[in-house]
Amino acid sequence: MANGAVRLDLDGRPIKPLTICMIGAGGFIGSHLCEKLLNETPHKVLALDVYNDKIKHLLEPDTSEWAERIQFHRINIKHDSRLEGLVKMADLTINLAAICTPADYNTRPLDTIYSNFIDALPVVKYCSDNKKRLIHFSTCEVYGKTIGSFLPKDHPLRQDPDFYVLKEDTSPCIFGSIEKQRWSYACAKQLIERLVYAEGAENGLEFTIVRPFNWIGPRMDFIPGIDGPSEGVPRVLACFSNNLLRREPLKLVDGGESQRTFVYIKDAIEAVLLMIENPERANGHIFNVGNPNNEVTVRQLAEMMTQVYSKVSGETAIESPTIDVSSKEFYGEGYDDSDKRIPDMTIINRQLGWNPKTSLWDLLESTLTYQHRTYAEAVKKSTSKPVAS
Ligand SMILES: NC(=O)c1ccc[n+]([C@@H]2O[C@H](COP(=O)([O-])OP(=O)(O)OC[C@H]3O[C@@H](n4cnc5c(N)ncnc54)[C@H](O)[C@@H]3O)[C@@H](O)[C@H]2O)c1
Ligand SMILES: O=c1ccn([C@@H]2O[C@H](COP(=O)(O)OP(=O)(O)O[C@H]3OC[C@](O)(CO)[C@H]3O)[C@@H](O)[C@H]2O)c(=O)[nH]1
Repeated sequence: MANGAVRLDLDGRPIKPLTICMIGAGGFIGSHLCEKLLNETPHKVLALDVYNDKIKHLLEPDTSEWAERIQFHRINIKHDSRLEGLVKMADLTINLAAICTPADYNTRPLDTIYSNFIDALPVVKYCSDNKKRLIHFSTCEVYGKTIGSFLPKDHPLRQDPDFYVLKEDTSPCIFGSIEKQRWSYACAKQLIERLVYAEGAENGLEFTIVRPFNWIGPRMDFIPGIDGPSEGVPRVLACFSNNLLRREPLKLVDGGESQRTFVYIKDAIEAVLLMIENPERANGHIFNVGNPNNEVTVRQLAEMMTQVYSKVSGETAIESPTIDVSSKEFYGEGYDDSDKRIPDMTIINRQLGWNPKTSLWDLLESTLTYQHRTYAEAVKKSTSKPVAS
């Protein structure tokens, strides 16, 4: 912690130091949350994951000021008897572990369903049985498609926020047919949300459910062939970063017409910290966490990233910066998409007073600066041909 001042919650009460069992701590969100907790709070982290590359910098012995406050446990929660003991040791469990890349939902639906529902079940049960608080990470995908998407393209009601703004307590969850296996993830996440909610209602589990709306920033996913499989398909930020680093056109799936709102990871982590430190305001709630002001189509995102990457890398953009591909070609059979995702912010605003701050331009500039600094050399080396002797 930067200074020894006592931290106060939103109601002016001192916050007591917590031990947090963070499952999936080695991933994108987990790495930022660990960093925040170690830098700014006195809390201790039991960090569970199968990988730790993204939190190595927090675990090295020379960061001794933190050594006492973070402990890494290499655990696969599918089959590890140490899990319940770690949940019991902590005041709070945060479950981030999941398969959460859309390319997997239709191609590995069984792994996706097991990861997002079956593997999360014991975590909920251990928290409930041992009277421990749980913050469970769900997704904005539980909303599926908007009501407006079923109206004709030029219908005036499509402009009415009631037909597209996504509200935790009133919006329906609208998925495609079973053959559209894209929805295996959303459906598994919805069922685990219902289970957590029911444990709260019937057995008194203290829970908070988080629905992230496209959080992006440094350390998200991987660059294929550099720190991930060459044939792997990460989420859009890493796909487009990879294309820019390799000077290839950015691939627009089905014309890049889908819309997303992107929020900067550092803004979103502030919201999670408020949930951690204000249980009385966060327990029993489901929170949308996103930035409704940062809405773009995927095509616009590609154009912005191309422009920002030119600025931060000093390289001019290629002649044809984007190319259209069909979803079947890109993701395979069974892909489908959410058309539009605007989070309603009423509940998080009322309970925690949280608002996102960073514009899409600013967050892309800091993120693409990181991508260029981290990967440009490695990509160059991997693509340069050996010189014939
Ligand atoms: N990033 C976003 O914008 C976003 C959006 C919606 C939902 N979410 C949810 O937030 C959570 C974290 O997402 P992320 O973006 O950090 O993803 P991520 O893939 O970077 O992190 C997930 C971590 O969980 C770990 N994990 C998976 N299965 C495990 C297992 N069986 N045992 C132990 N560890 C396991 C992985 O190794 C990985 O480090 C997920 O539940 C995801 O569904 C994220
Ligand atoms: O090269 C590409 C990659 C993707 N697209 C399109 O971009 C849209 C967003 O894709 P992505 O970020 O991969 O994922 P989604 O937003 O669809 O889903 C995620 O949202 C939250 C989460 O739960 C976890 O992060 C996950 O399910 C989409 O329309 C792609 O088709 C592209 O055009 N080109």
